[in-house]
Amino acid sequence: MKKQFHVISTGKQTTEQFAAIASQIHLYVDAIHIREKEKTAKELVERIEALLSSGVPAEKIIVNDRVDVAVACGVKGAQLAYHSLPAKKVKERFPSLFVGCSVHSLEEAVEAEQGGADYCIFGHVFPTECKAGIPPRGVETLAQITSAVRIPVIAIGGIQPSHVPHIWKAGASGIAVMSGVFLANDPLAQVKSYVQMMQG
Ligand SMILES: Cc1nc(C(=O)O)sc1CCOP(=O)(O)O
Repeated sequence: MKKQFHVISTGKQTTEQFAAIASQIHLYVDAIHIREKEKTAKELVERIEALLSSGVPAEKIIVNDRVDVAVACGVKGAQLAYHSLPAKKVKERFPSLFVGCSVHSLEEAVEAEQGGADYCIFGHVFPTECKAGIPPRGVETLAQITSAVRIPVIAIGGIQPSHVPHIWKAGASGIAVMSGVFLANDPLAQVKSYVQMMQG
């Protein structure tokens, strides 16, 4: 299967800033995650509508945690954290919703697979501001996880284009990037650098 490229919002950009970047990059990525932990359901809907109006297809939008918002807006999926609804419950009710679980250990990855998750995101693989003070889990642990589960494992955390070959070597099915895209001076150019490395 083609390697997946997910990008994740920072939670710090305005809807206009985020939609402007998303409209430039969506053709080059497989999924755009809306991860805005401080926002209400209504604000999340507004954000999704802004993305849709700027040309991002619903099939590329994934909402972090809020299954209700994802279902109500008819977007592709939901990314579940440890505090979210369990994947099993979500898949039972909404079998066509694309469900990912954020995992941080082999046990959590196995649990995600057993719960029927479509994929998992494992991190953080490299040091990242987003998880300051917590040691990165590294590509070796990533490799252990990719060999233990059958669902696709997407790597996250501090990923730069130069890391991509190491991530593929560890058996990952994709990458998920936040600051490397949304905080870049030129997000489109940066997205193209990741894509080039992914194809390389
Ligand atoms: C949102 C997120 N989740 C992580 C995890 O380990 O579960 S790491 C992370 C942040 C990724 O941001 P960046 O690409 O800027 O390092």
